[in-house]
Amino acid sequence: MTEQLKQKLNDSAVLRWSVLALVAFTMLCGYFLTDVMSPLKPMLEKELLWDSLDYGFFTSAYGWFNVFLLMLIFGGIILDKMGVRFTGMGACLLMVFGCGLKYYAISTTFPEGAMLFGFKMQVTLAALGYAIFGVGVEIAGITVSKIIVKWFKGKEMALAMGLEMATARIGTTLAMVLTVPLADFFGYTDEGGAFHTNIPAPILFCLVMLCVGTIAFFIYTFYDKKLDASLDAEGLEPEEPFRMKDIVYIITNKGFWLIALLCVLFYSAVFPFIKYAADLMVQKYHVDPKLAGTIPGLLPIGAIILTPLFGSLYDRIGKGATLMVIGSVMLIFVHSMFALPILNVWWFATVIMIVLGFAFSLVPSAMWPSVPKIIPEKQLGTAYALIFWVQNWGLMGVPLLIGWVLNSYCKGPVVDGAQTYDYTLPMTIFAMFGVLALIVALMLKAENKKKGYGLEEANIQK
Ligand SMILES: C[C@H](NC(=O)[C@@H](N)CCCCN)C(=O)O
Repeated sequence: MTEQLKQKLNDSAVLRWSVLALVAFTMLCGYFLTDVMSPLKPMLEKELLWDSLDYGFFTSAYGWFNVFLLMLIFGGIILDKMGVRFTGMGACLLMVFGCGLKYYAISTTFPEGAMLFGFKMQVTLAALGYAIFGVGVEIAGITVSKIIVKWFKGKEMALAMGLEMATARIGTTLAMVLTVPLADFFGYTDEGGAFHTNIPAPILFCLVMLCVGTIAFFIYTFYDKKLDASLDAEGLEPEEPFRMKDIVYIITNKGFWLIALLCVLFYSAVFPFIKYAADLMVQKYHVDPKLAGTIPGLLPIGAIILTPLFGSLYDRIGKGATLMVIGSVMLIFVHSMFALPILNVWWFATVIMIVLGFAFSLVPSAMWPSVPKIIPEKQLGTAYALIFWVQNWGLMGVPLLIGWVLNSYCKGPVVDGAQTYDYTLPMTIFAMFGVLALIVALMLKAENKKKGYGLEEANIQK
């Protein structure tokens, strides 16, 4: 072994933060595509003649293969067995392929009345592409979580996870803020003088970004190889082998289930909400559709600043379970404010969205770094995969539920050729998820006290 390999590679701060930048950038590209369609909902209805149910069906596709074909669980097992390099590259390629299919569907004009599986051909194909992409981005997510534990355990782990999430949220912000301007910029005016937005343009942009993200991950794999070599040189096994019976250990752990439940309930009230937030701004707060993504865009912007801050707080002071309780209380407050028929003005929506940004930072910055305190490292890939799997039921089911509720119970009059909706019922549903999340967060705090997981303790080992 060469002299310089004698020190573990992750002891170098420059190197560990640099590799974090590489994999976080890959996630940024994935999150961009995840939410790129959200600000386009009114345009999809106007230009491509989708309705809220089509949109809900398409959005729910994200979780289809993850949930029903257990792709996430297989992904976690593959991750623990084959390692981060193989799994991460596979996930990136799935994201690129899924995005390509979605682009093809949205940019193609299918014959009128063409149907597939009972839905419009275009909607179904776009949904299939999104479902494949969903497998890729979720497996990339668990891979990156494991990479962070590998490089940062015993160091600034929560801060690193917070920064990774913050970077990924830049992708969500770009989706909210850039999508409509991009679609408008490449739009055209027809012979009748009517202007049409170019809906495929932002998706093509995402496809290019995803290719760059894949290259970033490919570069990371070289550093990962070097880290393994340096762990070897230290006489440490790079990653302990995974056995199938480890799954039993995970699923019989009450703390694990409480985290998984909190995850599905909390995120069901956030990610699916983002899919409808731009439309909510138009329908309830009368924001110009061209600017509708701007206010929801504040949500990830807030999280970009706050998630690393709270992560660093958790690293130094602890109080992880308490942070999750506070975040859940804020979630209930926010969605209740959106549901109540008060102050239907843009500035109020803005203030409430900023409060949601706090909640959206508090819970993730404490929840994800808490998993390694409950589950041993060699089972982490599978544990994160199982948590994501439970979460995907919500990411899949809730957008569909909201789309169906809007279509069935919330339709108002058609104004200027556009369907209007009353969002009181959907927002009440989101608030109820917050109430359930709070109950589970309190149970987790109690379980932590009983079992001594150390969720209230600092992560940095002195
Ligand atoms: C880290 C965490 N990631 C997830 O929850 C993913 N399963 C979902 C990714 C959805 C992307 N809009 C997070 O982003 O907080």
